[in-house]
Amino acid sequence: MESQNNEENVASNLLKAQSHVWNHIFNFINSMSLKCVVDLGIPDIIHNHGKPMPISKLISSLPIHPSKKPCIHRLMRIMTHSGFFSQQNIAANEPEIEYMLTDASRLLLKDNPMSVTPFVYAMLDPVMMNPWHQFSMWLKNDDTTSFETTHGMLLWEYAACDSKFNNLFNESMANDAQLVSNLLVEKCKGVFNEFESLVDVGGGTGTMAKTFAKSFPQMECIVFDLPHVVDGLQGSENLSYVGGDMFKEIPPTDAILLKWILHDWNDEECVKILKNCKDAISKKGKEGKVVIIDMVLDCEKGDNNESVETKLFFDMLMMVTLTGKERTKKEWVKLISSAGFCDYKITPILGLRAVIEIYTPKI
Ligand SMILES: C[S@@+](CC[C@H](N)C(=O)[O-])C[C@H]1O[C@@H](n2cnc3c(N)ncnc32)[C@H](O)[C@@H]1O
Ligand SMILES: O=c1cc(-c2ccc(O)cc2)oc2c(O)c(O)ccc12
Repeated sequence: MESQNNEENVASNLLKAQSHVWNHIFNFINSMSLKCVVDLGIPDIIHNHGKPMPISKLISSLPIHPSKKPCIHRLMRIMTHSGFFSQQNIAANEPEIEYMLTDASRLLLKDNPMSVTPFVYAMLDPVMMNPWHQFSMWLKNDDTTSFETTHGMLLWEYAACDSKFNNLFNESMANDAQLVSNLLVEKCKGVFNEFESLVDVGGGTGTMAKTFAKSFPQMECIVFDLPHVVDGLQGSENLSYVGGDMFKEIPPTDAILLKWILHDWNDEECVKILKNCKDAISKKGKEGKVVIIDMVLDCEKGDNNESVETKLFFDMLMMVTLTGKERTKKEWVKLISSAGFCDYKITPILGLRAVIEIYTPKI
């Protein structure tokens, strides 16, 4: 009897393991189904309907071949399972289902200024996907990144040569910056209140800086990024764009913002950037501050399985596309002190990301 129970346990564990492996093999189906839903504009169609949308109505609104109509029910079923839609029966005795948006699919609406749709296209484009096929090859050669193994150049060089990719990437970043800048000004006004000037280093097309310029009219805000990102962009009264290279020199300022910059780079590169930040602040002759917005791997005691997985996904993304990584609190502290900053404060208030304030030594 005992040995039969043991055998059943072994078989059951084996089948569980098989299902676990299948789910990993098929993870790409989640991404590709998401892309299909976005390609077809399904979130916008349901949103524009203004109330729960019957599947028959959804199907008739889609630009699909009549023979493919039954497929939409199956596409919506998996996307509902993965949390992008919710469903209800039209009436108790009616089998027809109607669909509603969830918080996740509202982030896919094209007109939402915080839309993640550009990221869906950027991440699932062969430009970003192909380096994953070269991942193990890269581990065996001495190229800097798998992106370089695939494309023969670094991500930022590629963006400088391919304006379609550059625009998609910058638009994706701008939408994220929209979400973060509103939250940051709302939750941490005090972080920036006292400063007369701020440089957003690697600030992209200026979404964060625009919010800061509006919220802190006394502050001169500079967006500092590579020339191909900022060329031709128009500033305003207290906002300007400067093209340059943060590894060479950063414009003089009281405060510096580094949002989603340091996780792009390895420790040595980060120390160089942080030292250049310190030099830029010291030119003003006052005490200053660098505000980093990035993930901290072990920041939240309450991190659930999904948020840990998201942080690990970003860590892998940084390894495959760039030279960077996500860092633990201990790694952040080491980086900050290696660059000669005297004190720091970590506030985990932006979902998976934290605000890390670091202070220049007293002059
Ligand atoms: C991941 S994006 C972050 C953009 C923006 N901070 C945000 O979070 O929305 C990194 C930015 O760093 C910029 N960048 C890369 N290398 C740079 C360099 N050497 N000097 C200045 N900016 C650079 C890129 O062009 C890009 O805009
Ligand atoms: O290549 C990326 C992609 C992202 C990214 C993808 C999807 C999202 O919903 C959000 C962000 O973020 C990146 C990033 O922060 C970075 O510093 C470099 C590259 C990428």
